[in-house]
Amino acid sequence: MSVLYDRVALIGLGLIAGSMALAMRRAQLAGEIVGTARSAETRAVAAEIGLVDRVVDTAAEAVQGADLVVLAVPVGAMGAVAAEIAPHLKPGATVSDVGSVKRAVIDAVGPHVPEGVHFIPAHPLAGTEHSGPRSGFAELFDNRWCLLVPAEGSDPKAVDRLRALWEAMGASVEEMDADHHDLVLAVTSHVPHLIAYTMVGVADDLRRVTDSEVIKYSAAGFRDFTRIAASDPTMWRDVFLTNKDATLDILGRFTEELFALQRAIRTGQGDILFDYFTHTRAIRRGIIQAGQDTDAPDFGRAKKAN
Ligand SMILES: NC(=O)c1ccc[n+]([C@@H]2O[C@H](COP(=O)([O-])OP(=O)(O)OC[C@H]3O[C@@H](n4cnc5c(N)ncnc54)[C@H](O)[C@@H]3O)[C@@H](O)[C@H]2O)c1
Ligand SMILES: O=C(O)C(=O)C[C@]1(C(=O)O)C=C[C@@H](O)C=C1
Repeated sequence: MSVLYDRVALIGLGLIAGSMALAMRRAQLAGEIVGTARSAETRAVAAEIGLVDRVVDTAAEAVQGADLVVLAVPVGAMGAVAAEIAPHLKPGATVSDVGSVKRAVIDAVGPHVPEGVHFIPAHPLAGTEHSGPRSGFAELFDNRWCLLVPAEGSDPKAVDRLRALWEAMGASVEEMDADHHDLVLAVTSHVPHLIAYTMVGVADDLRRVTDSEVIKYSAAGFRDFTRIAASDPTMWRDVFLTNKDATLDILGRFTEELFALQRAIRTGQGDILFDYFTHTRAIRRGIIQAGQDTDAPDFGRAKKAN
């Protein structure tokens, strides 16, 4: 692979920025990677482990001369960071982000982006429950989606270059409108996280009654819930506060379905439960047969290829 950006600035040095730095290095996509983080401790760790080529103290310093600037901080912090870097951006540079919510980031960052600088929001659909400068790994984006959310009229060359970067970091790229993105992610990521947080909270309440049995005997399904519920509290607080409308919409639909199932259980209507579970099983099998679950065993894709 060849260098796509001579200098990349990463603002925030956690899971996503760290993984980007390692993935860019793997394919030699950046001439130089400069990074900064809010806390001195994070900057010290990043420097110690050599996460980026150069760690600097401020975001203003990091973006100087950068061809690509990536905001990789919690969604609620994006606007303040954009205001800080705005006067220091190089004309012709691209500013992007990796926030889990798009409309709120566009509204917070967009007004600060000077004329002559391209703003192309992005969201890699990849992550773990870990955070901080030691949590990144080069393979995080391999075979995952990255959604780009360029505004109408964005420079196609700047968009193509960012697309090439994400593809070279291992992702498949698609473009999406911001509001649609936020609704889709509310269904596939945000509300599922809220449910996991809630379920683990419920189990913890019960644990007090049953003296640790709930956690001790938890099997695979619940363990996945506890993994998800270990995700970063700041990041997820910001996701729910900034994707409020879509989250509440999907949560409303979710509780309606839940009440319907609750009623079927209370009234002993097994056929309703059976039909519902048959339908959801068909959805899962359809996903695997379409080869869209990259974590699933290979038989789905093999079958499709035959
Ligand atoms: N973790 C995931 O699964 C995941 C996946 C895709 C996108 N994202 C998005 O990527 C972004 C970064 O997430 P992450 O998982 O890398 O987080 P992280 O906690 O690992 O890293 C966040 C970084 O932002 C810095 N930071 C925190 N608050 C700040 C503030 N107020 N001002 C300036 N800097 C601040 C931290 O010091 C840290 O360097 C978030 O917007 C998140 O929504 C996360
Ligand atoms: O696998 C996980 O730990 C994740 O939660 C990753 C996940 C997701 O919900 O899929 C979380 C938030 C993102 O913005 C993108 C990806």
